[in-house]
Amino acid sequence: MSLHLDRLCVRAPDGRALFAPLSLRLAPGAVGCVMGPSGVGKSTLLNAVGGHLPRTFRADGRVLVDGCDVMPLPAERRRIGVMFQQAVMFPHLSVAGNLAFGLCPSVRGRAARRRAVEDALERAGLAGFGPRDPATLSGGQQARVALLRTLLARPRAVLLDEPFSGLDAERRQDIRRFVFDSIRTAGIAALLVTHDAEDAEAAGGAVTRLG
Ligand SMILES: Nc1ncnc2c1ncn2[C@@H]1O[C@H](COP(=O)(O)OP(=O)(O)OP(=O)(O)O)[C@@H](O)[C@H]1O
Repeated sequence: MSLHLDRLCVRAPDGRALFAPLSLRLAPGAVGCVMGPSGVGKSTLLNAVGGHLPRTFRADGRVLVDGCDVMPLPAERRRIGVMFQQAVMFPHLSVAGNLAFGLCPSVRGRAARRRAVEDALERAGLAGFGPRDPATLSGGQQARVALLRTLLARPRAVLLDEPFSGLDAERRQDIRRFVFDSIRTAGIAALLVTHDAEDAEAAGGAVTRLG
């Protein structure tokens, strides 16, 4: 599925535009990057795409997913997944429970849902991790689980808000490859906010600079 931002612009509560109207096109499986100094509006841009802007902000322009403008839709109907720097997981659920929570409702039946979760863990090199408490996972393992949970919801596009910044250099490279390969395989477009030039190079898509 493609992602197309058409003259997207966000206004802060005081009415000032955070950045000039922004247009970009991402093909299915492509990862585009957004870079720029702190406070310029990178996370706010992702929030505008996902439909998570604070109510005091205003977004203008269009966000087209596979040619369909999702701007009039609330976040829950846009079906755009998000992965943040901090892998947020429910502490009262196992790793498998966390993944099952995000699983698309169209996967029906207990056995099918269990299989979908187990297959995803295996693809991520985490076979057998299902019963574990999420707090016992390393940062890299948590990042993998966070991406799996995002993808199991079968999103139509993915927003990545500095998802690699908490990882050390070696792990960062592995996780980055896993994330980008998974997105390519899923055939969805992704928008990555990063401060890291190596992330941008590895993403391989167009780089948009704000500010
Ligand atoms: N809820 C809010 N209410 C008012 N202003 C906000 C709110 N959230 C963010 N801002 C302001 O909007 C601007 C853009 O913030 P944003 O977090 O998008 O920047 P950023 O480029 O992602 O920064 P960083 O790289 O530091 O994460 C900043 O000036 C920030 O202070």
